[in-house]
Amino acid sequence: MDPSDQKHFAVVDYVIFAVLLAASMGIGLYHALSGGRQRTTQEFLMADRSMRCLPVSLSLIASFQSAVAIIGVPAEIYTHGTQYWFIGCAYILGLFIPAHVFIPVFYRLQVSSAYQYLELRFSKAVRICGTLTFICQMVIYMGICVYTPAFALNAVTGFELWGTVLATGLVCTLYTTMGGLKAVIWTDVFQTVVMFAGQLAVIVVGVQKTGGVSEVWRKVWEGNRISGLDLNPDPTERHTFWTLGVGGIFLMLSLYGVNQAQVQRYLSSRTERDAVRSCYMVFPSLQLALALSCVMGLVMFARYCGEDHSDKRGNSSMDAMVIYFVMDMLQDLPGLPGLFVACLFSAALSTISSAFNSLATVTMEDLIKPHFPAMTEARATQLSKALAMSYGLLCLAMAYLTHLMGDSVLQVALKIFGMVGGPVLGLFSLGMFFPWANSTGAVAGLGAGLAVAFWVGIGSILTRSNTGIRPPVPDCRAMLLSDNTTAAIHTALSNVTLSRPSGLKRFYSLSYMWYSAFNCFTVILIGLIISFLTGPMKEEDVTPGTVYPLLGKLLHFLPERLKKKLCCVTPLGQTLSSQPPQHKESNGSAFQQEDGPSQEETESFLPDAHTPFVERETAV
Ligand SMILES: O=C(O)CCCC[C@@H]1SC[C@@H]2NC(=O)N[C@@H]21
Ligand code: NA
Repeated sequence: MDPSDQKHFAVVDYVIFAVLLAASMGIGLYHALSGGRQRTTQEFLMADRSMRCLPVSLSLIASFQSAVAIIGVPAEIYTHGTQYWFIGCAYILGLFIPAHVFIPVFYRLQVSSAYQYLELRFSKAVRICGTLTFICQMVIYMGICVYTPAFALNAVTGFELWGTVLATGLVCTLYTTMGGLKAVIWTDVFQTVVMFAGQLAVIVVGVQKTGGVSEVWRKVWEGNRISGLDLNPDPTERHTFWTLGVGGIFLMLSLYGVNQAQVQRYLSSRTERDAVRSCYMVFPSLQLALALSCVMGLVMFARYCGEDHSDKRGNSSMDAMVIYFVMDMLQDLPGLPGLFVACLFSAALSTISSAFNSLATVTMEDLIKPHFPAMTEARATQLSKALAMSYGLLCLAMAYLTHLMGDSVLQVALKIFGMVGGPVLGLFSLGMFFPWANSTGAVAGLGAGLAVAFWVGIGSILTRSNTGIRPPVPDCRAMLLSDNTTAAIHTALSNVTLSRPSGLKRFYSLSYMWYSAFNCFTVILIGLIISFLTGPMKEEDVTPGTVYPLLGKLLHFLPERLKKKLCCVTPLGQTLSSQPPQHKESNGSAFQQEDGPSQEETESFLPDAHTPFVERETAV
């Protein structure tokens, strides 16, 4: 990067970035000094279960929409076209299933950590395995989220790299530690608005500077960046409708169905109905977030027509190219570069704070409290804060590790979710949909799933076999050549038949968008086999409320007798007593639930629920 090309910030830009950090700190301080002043874990980790739909839904988005998406998606669209946009199709089932399957199960068990479910359904050992897997996933993911914005900015603007990482990490650790889940949710709301505003600003200015909408559309269309519906069934094809629209469903389920960061938000809702509604409200906002980042990639393509700007962005990846584009657009509009930097760090902060808080929650609830039942609330809250702080420092260390990972941050993040989130989704699915599964099967299944996941994931990195062959990127000059020359170029390129990988190499070239589904099924398959080999569980052995009658619903046409034999008809009941179902040896912290769903609501989505729902006295 020659110095003349480096983009610089005006004072007002730094001021806007500072205002973002200060505002986030302010919200954290407010929640540290108001309400119950974060004196109990019920408030610090669960926001007193008092949250309403809107803040919860915006916080759900913010948790897994970080700078990785803000930078990585435009880079993806610029390089490979709009195929990635089809992941939006996965949001339909990817949110409907969590709303009607996972939320009811978690909410009625009144757990505060998703992994408490694993102890109620299986055993303490399974709960600990699930918790440790989640911790690994979120620590690595946090590293990527802290590193991405700082690295990209540094590559283009000389913005001080490690100073930014430190500032972001510390501010985030402070307001998360002081204000608990309430602060995290309300800063997420503020940061999500900043995130959308920043992206919108870049799009509006970018379109205007590239000659208006029609001009942008013409260049994008001629640059064949508008991908059609690619129905190629080949699972090694990196991005097709199937890998994104179907494989993406399992990715969404691993995040919005069973990931502690999201489950904690569902459980912080006032009622189950609020939790379900907040899940529904995620859909339009997530589609908007996806559209904004895809359109940003298209505008960037129209601006540079795919020309290779490696001279401008140095040897850094295409991700840094996005920052170059933004600075190129906003350079002469003081304040807007600062707004975009604020947008980038809002995306990062809202994800990291969710990760900190959920990590502190599971460490407390799943790893510490069960061994120290006599611990006082004050002590437990202090320890939770210390944990949030230590995870913050660990995250800075992970940021450095990201320095050594692959090129596209979006791809790295999606791979991590597939490799680690997929097996965890399989573990919960094994428990919820297969009553016969037992603890041995669950542990064996998770182990096998993780082993296969890392085998494929690391194999693909070592053999670089699924980075996706970059399509020919026609630059503007090619478009200006006479038609036959351009046609000749395309014919020559399309004739290049890529060597079809075979055997193990083909296994390694499985699209990373299939990792979540593939690993989920591996866990379920191995889990069931081991369960049947070691003596399957019977319906009556299973803790009530931990199995969802999926098979009963899918096989509803079967006669009742046969369904009973298949032991898959007991409906997901409302816990009749105000206490959650107590597992034999578990000492899950039981919280008083103010008011569960009313009778007609519950039956609305569980038509075959036979359990009489006791009309719950709304706690005064
Ligand atoms: O942005 C990130 O930090 C991670 C990349 C996106 C993660 C997945 S992709 C499908 C869903 N939509 C989002 O906005 N995030 C998740
Ligand atoms: Na975020």
